[in-house]
This record gives sequence, C-alpha cells and structure tokens, in this order.
Amino acid sequence: MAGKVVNALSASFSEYEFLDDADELRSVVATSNQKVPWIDPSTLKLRHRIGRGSFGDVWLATYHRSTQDYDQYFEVAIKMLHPVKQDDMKTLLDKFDDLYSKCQGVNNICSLQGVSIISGKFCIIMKFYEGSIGDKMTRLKGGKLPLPYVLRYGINLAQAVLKLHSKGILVLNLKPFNFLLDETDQAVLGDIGIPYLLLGIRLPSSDMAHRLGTPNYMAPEQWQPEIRGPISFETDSWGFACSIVEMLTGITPWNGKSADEIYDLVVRKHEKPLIPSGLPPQVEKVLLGCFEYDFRSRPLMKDILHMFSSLEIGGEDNVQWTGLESTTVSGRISNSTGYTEWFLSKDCLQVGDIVRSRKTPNSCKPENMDVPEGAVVGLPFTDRDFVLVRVHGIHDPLRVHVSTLERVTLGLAAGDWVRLKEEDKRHSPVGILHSIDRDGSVDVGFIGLETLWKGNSSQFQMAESYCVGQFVRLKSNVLSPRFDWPRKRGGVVKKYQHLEDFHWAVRPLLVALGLFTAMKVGLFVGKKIGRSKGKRHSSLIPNDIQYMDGQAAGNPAWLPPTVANILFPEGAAR
Ligand SMILES: Nc1ncnc2c1ncn2[C@@H]1O[C@H](COP(=O)(O)OP(=O)(O)OP(=O)(O)O)[C@@H](O)[C@H]1O
Repeated sequence: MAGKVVNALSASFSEYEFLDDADELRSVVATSNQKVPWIDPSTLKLRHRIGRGSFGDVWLATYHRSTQDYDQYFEVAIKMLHPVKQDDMKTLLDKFDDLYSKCQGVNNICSLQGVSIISGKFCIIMKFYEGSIGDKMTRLKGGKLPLPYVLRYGINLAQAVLKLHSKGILVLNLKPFNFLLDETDQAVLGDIGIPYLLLGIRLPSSDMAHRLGTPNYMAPEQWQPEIRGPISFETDSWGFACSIVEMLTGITPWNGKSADEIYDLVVRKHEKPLIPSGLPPQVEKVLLGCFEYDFRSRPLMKDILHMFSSLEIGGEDNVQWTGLESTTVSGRISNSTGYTEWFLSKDCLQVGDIVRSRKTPNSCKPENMDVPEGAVVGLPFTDRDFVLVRVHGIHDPLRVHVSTLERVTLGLAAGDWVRLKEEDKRHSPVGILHSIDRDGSVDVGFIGLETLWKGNSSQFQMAESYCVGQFVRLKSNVLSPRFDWPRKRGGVVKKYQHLEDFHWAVRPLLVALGLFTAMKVGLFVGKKIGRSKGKRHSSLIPNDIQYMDGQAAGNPAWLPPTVANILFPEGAAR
C-alpha cells in the first residue's frame, strides 16, 4: 500500500517518506465511526506547497475522484498537520470529526472536503481558494485596505466566528493570511480552530506560543493559558482586532519582533497593538475594547459584528472616515465603576433577579453596600441604565444604576471564589466564577485548566476570596506548590518582579506561591531541616493560606529578607 501511494505522487515530493504504519493509522480512522469523509491518500496528488505555518504545511493538490462513468479531478488545499503521537491520532480524529459536524451549515468558513493521512500526518482536505486577504494586501499600495472593504470583510468573518462560538469552538488564529477570499470576494475563515483542535494533543514542539496561535495576534491569556488563562471567546476578539488593525494600516502588530519580545510586551508590560487615529469613533471604541488585558472587559464577537454592521448599513460610501492619520490612539474605556461597558453588557438584569452592590474590580468587599441584597422589581422603559430594586426594610423600591449592581443566583455572583465539592487533581479546587446562568449552570476559571470549566452551581461551595496586596501566610502543612512557576519562554520568570503580570484569577495565588517559595528557602533550607524523602502530598490552594492580622501584616519580621524587600521596598514606611 505504501509503495502504491509513493508512485502516485510526484517525485518532487521526495521529502515525504511514507511510513509503513500508514495502514495501521488508516485502520484507526476506519474504527473511529466518524462523520467526516475519509479520503484515500492514493487519490491525492500533492503539487506544491503553498505555505508553512506553525501547525503544519498547506499544499495545493489534485484530488482524483473516479466513478463508474467518469473521472473527476479537483484542485484542493491540504493542511498537513505536524505529526502527533500515534496514541493521540484517534483523539485528534474524534475532535476533528466533532469540529467537522459543528461546521456544517456555517457560512463564510472554508469548505471542508474530508481527512486523510499522508506520511503519517493528519491531513485536512479543503476547497482551494485563489488567495487570502493577506495576499490581496501585499498587492496593494501601502499594503492596506480601504475602510469599506475592512468593514465588509470584517462582517463576513465576525459572522463566521460568532457562529463557531455559538457551537463552542474558539478559532485562536485569526489573521489576514487565514482569511481566504472566494469567487464573489467574500471573506472566508481559513483556519477553523486548528489550535483549539490541538489543545491537549502532544506535539513535537512543546512551545505553547506556537501551539496556541501566531504570536503577533495572541491575547495575553493565550500564552500559557493553564496559568494565565483561561482562554475564552473574548480571546478571539483580541486576534480579530489585531487583524482589523493590520488590514487598515498594512502593518502586522508587533512587526519585526520575536515571539519572546512580543510576550514581553503583551504579557508582562500590558502593551497593546497601536490603533490608528482618524477612525470612526465606534470602530476605535470597539478596537480599544478588544485590547483590554482582562478578557472579561473585552467585547464579544456579537458586539463587534453589531458595530461593524451598524456602520455598513448606510452603504460603503456613507462611512464617515477622514482617513488614517499618523498618530495612534491608546487608552482604556471604562466608566466610574472601573468596569468597561463590554464587561457590564454581558449580563442584563431581569425582573425577579436578586442583586447586590457590585464590588470595585480587584477588591474583596463592596465599598458601598447601598444594596446588600434586593430583588429587581422594575425596568423603566424610559431609562435603560436604571432598575427598580426592592430592598428589605425600605418601603419604596430604589432606583439604582445597573452598573453598580451584580446579579446573585443561588447565592453566587460572577467574580466569586468557589471551591469544588469533589476535587479534581488536574486543576486547583478553588476557582473564580466567570458566569452563572439563572438555571445554575456555571463557567469557572481554574488554575491548571486552559479553558473555562463548565458545570453546575450545586458542585460548588463558596470559598474565601483573596485580593492583590493582601497579606497572607501559608499553612504549616504546605510543603511544595502544586503548580509550577509560570515560565518565561526560555527560563523561569523572576518571581516577585512579575507578580503583577499574571491574570486576575491567579495573581493572589501567585503572591502566595512567592511567599511560600521564599519561606522554603529562608526557613526550611536555612535551618537544614531534614525531611523524609517519602511521597509528599501537598498543594498550594487558598485554604492553605492564612490571612495575617493587621499587626502581623504591618510587621515583616516573619518574612525572609527577599520577600520583605519586595513587600516593603526601600524607602517605604515600615
Ligand atoms: N483552503 C485554502 N486555499 C488556498 N490557500 C490556502 C488555503 N488554506 C490556507 N491557505 C494559504 O496557505 C498559506 C499557509 O497557510 P497556513 O495556515 O499553513 O500558514 P499560516 O497561516 O502562515 O500559519 P498557521 O499554521 O499559523 O495558520 C496561507 O497563505 C494561506 O492563505
């Protein structure tokens, strides 16, 4: 069989060595009960390689389909993924099969023909498109597209991404070279979530940056998402905005920078790609929102689509736009509550909801308790920013601004710290509630998981919450951290210096990790306490941490010098 395939291929592809185990792999496919069509590799003739990406190569090929009456030849594009371990092949097939099923009927995504295995590599057979938006841009003067085109293509793509999101698929690799153009000049999503497909599959390169996207377009949480994440739908908002900026300016975000440099800028220094000035205010606003560091503060794809569509309604020529100016804009859009409008718009209150005053970001306790708990009893038609809340002990309902309230369902509100009743060793038992539906279904971010955990509120109990800047001490039974120190690409990060770089969900835990490590060095090693080398069961989770009372917190004597220096830098009052 292997020999036959080799003969069917052009000699110019000598770099392809056909493995003896191809039949074995094919039998894996045959037993996987898949819906995606299996394409016999002997019917595919590779012609030339179109490109080499992080996840594999794309080839132009001819697909020969033979019926009783006639032979048909089609041009196809083949995405040949990097090799995966054979035990992972079935998982990959199953995941792709699921992806394939979910993509059926979705417009503006690349048409999938089937799968095959060539040279032991998993191949996705797709319709061949003449070019991409990236190709088109390289042919244009200045490499940029006029705004009306960007809006039109943006709408095509946002519709496709939104549909994939509605089926639970993240794309994670939005960029102009992955936006293909069809015969009618409609933009088509070329990469329908390959990085997402490969999540959890062992690849030859463990470089996360290359596994989960293309560095220039990657959101902060996309780098090491099990620590900095989780990744979520809003992760695609960042990549989408990067692509829009590139289409408008002709310049790739972080152009000329290495992956390490981009990591440093985006993750550590919280820098954002530059947005050109002179854009319609709505475009500028949505782009600024997409570059919020905390993904919860970004717009969702439906918000982006809504804005793009509202601009297009009057016709492409009606778009008011002065053209790009050389200056760039930067900044953050948030209101007096400290939350962005996108954050607040993710949950709309309804009559009957139980609400309480919203905490300010990163604080443990609400600063005002105007509404310790109340029920929404009215939504005034005249002013959608306000609701009427009935609070126990107050006769008339209060008229309260919605941005100052959060919904409490079954005792839980988004942002609460929760603890799983049944522990799962793969991730921290304590997590942060991302959202809770009125029926009790929840999304929770855990350290150790790359994506949001989905379940039911009945699986949780409330956990004590921690805040940045709070003084904590580890419980005496903690011997080593459960989760590794986040690693800078190529080396371990300088722990204390970078504490603030981490995601909202992990910062407090990392503070504790830092203290713990320093204590281990300062106390355990210093005192040379010999410990049993037997198996140690330990973890570093919030109930291993004790709050310091005011007195202890003000006195750093309990801390080893390194930690004390960080918490009480030179010149700071002690
Ligand atoms: N179905 C297709 N038809 C025509 N060209 C395609 C098709 N799919 C991808 N391409 C083109 O193939 C080239 C390589 O794509 P590929 O996706 O492998 O590389 P990449 O975009 O650089 O990296 P990545 O693996 O990160 O997506 C791109 O220029 C892309 O536009």
